[in-house]
Amino acid sequence: MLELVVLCLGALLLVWFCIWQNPKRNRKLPPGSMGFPIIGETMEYFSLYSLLEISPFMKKRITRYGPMFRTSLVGQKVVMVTDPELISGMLKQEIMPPIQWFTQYSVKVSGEDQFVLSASFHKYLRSFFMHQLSPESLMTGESIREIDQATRRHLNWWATQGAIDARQMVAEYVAKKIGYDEPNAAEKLSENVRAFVDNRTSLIPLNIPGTAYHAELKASRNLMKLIDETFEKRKASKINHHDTFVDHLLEELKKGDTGLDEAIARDLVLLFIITTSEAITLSITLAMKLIADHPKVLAELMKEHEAIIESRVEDKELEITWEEYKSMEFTHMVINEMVRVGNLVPILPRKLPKDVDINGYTIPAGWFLVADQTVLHFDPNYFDEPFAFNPWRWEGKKGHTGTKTFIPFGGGAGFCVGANFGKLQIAIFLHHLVTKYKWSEIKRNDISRGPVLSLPNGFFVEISKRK
Ligand code: HEM
Repeated sequence: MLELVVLCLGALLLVWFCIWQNPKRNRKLPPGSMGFPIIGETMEYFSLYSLLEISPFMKKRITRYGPMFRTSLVGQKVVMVTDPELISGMLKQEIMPPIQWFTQYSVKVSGEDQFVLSASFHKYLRSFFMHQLSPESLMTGESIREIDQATRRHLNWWATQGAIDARQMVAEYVAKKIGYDEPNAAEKLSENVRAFVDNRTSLIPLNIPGTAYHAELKASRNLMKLIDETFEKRKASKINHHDTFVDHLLEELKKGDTGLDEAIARDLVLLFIITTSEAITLSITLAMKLIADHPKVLAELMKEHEAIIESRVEDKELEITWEEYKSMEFTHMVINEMVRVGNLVPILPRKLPKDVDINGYTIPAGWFLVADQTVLHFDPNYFDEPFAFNPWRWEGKKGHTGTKTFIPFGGGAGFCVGANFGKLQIAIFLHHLVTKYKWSEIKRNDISRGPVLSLPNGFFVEISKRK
């Protein structure tokens, strides 16, 4: 009898395994393997590898199945896409744009129904962001001055301490931009962003004290509370004109016919805090590492930035102007190269609302299409010696506009709305860093990927003022 039960269970498991491996048999799916039931190929996908390398997971599968293959990751059915034409076509579609991940995230926290972003509302939100962070508004607003001052102050402080905390400096830019002006605003903000980000990859959604998921939810609640306080304070303010992100959202809310409500407006501030803090902290850290490892790049950067200071007629210590920023040709080449090898947002995922036919295959509704930018950026067909950090490859080239093979800021309907703002912050930081300070690593700072960049042992540098 026992043998019969074991046999039946074994047969059931085998059937389950076969169904898992060959889902939706009535449709033609791309080649690939779904791994083990439920866990799929998650473990292999997230295993660490080095900064200047294509993930062994991707390499193996591209060799075996070609540029498009199926797999299963974190409980989701996925089709990975690595071909520039297919990626470009996919990014043009209005399917689950990146902004929606955040609005969904905070809805999950507050326990309400799922909020579904329509294409027209997505366009409206994008245009709001683009307007706030456009070159014109960065040029005429307080942004350049605020970023410049916060950078000087933090670099000065780090030089007396001998160590850096890039996240806190970026938190100061962010606090100023959103209008959060409590005492110790930057510390409070960076502490909660750190807790949110460090625990974000929690694979098991178990909300009990001590788990990563619990810590992530707690940090996001703290951030939401801080955002609520900022909204209330700005609403109660008697001064009519302000120039912060929250003030502009309050102005939009007064229009009443945009579809924006206060809950969504607060989600957008959370989105702004997390994306800016993470993208810029990572960029600055990576730039310091790459430049320190490439003395010729440092020398060229110093030449460019010292020339800017020399060209100032009166006060050499003036804040950077927009014209000076635009003139930083080599710096822009360094930033292009840093985002190419950095692949700071390595994958661009889209959940399919309906079946989609691609290249003779049918990808079912509910599956994810995931574009991998690392594979493009390290392809020798598009970049000579792709694993070399070589800013000069960008000489006379435009960078991310109009190309399907260089997509550090995404593309199409979900193209990064903070790209200009991000590049401005990195350039101002580099200006002050290379002209006034020297820095060196005090121990080996390993940067690894999995596939998101991480510094498993932190980033330790010694920094001091140049004589
Ligand atoms: C070097 C810095 C940055 C990099 C490399 C970067 C990269 C990206 C990428 C690749 C996407 C597309 C994601 C996808 O299609 O799934 C994206 C979207 C986005 N980024 Fe950035 N980003 C950076 C800085 C910023 C900053 C500073 C902000 C601040 C506002 C920001 C806000 C956004 C938003 C809101 C979206 C979603 C756009 C939409 O759904 O339409 N990013 N970013």
